[in-house]
Amino acid sequence: MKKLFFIVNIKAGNGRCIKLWNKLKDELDNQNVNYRSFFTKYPKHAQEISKQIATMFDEKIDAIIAVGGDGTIHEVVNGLVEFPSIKIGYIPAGSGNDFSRGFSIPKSPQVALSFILKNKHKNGVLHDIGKFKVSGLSKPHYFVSSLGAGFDAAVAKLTNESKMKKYLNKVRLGSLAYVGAVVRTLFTYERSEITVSIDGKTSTYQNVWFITISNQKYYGGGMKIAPTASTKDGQFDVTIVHNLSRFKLLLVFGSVFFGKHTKFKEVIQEKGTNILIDSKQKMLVHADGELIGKVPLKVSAEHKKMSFLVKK
Ligand SMILES: Nc1ncnc2c1ncn2[C@@H]1O[C@H](COP(=O)(O)OP(=O)(O)OP(=O)(O)O)[C@@H](O)[C@H]1O
Repeated sequence: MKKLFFIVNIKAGNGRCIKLWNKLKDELDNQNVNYRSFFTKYPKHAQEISKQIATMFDEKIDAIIAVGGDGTIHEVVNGLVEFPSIKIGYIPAGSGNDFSRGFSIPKSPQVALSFILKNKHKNGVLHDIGKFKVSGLSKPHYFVSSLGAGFDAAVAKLTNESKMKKYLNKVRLGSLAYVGAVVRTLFTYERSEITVSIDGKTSTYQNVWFITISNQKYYGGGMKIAPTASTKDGQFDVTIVHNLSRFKLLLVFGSVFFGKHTKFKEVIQEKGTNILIDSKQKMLVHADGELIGKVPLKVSAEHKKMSFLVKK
């Protein structure tokens, strides 16, 4: 008999995930669902666990479900990339949960679980993912929602290093650490000159704040950075924000939540399958919000590579 395998990130959502899991577990037990659960013990553990499950249980797997945020689904996808026929599910229990926005997964964790239980025997839906090589990592890695270099990666680094973060998380004000990091980075960030090659066409941009390569529309916890992106078209939407004053960057940030930033002349949007990025200054890189290395960066689309337990 096939089973569902849940990988629960105990740190996701500033501790909310583990509380939520206890409720979901009651539901699974009440319904006599055949399942097993695993808790992450350290960063990147979800990647290891999912690979081990795939290797050990193979035919006995209904689906492997990531319970957590965007970092958790990122790790599970990386762990299962050699097992593309295994269906991947997701229960949103992190802070940002952009994966659920872009892949039509119910916002409510309870509803997301009901969907999984109802559809666990059905075929998964094939979606694109991104393959990338970055300075600082020897092997290729994969992203599922977005990859970015520049300002947003610098904010992620500062938030993670924030001494206040642990304390703020405890008093449920974790997002203040993020806001603090945005403000500090806004005043200190050094913009870069970058060279971007999209499917062989090379351009240089001055004073770049950040560049994002999007598989789906959302990033950064609900910002509609790539309004026309699709996870099934075999290509990415590339967004480059450059030549903006610090003040105007704030205006652009505000407009991203509504997908209106594309109206600014300083925001470039292109589509492409194979992308190379290099920069004059050091630029940090994040993949699905996880700090991963630095530019230079090589990205390619893997068309309909992985199977997800989602509506469409
Ligand atoms: N036991 C653990 N101890 C420390 N870190 C962990 C542990 N388990 C997982 N992690 C790390 O937790 C980080 C955050 O996970 P995740 O991104 O899923 O949650 P989130 O940040 O709350 O959500 P989102 O990314 O959607 O905002 C990941 O980098 C992951 O590697």
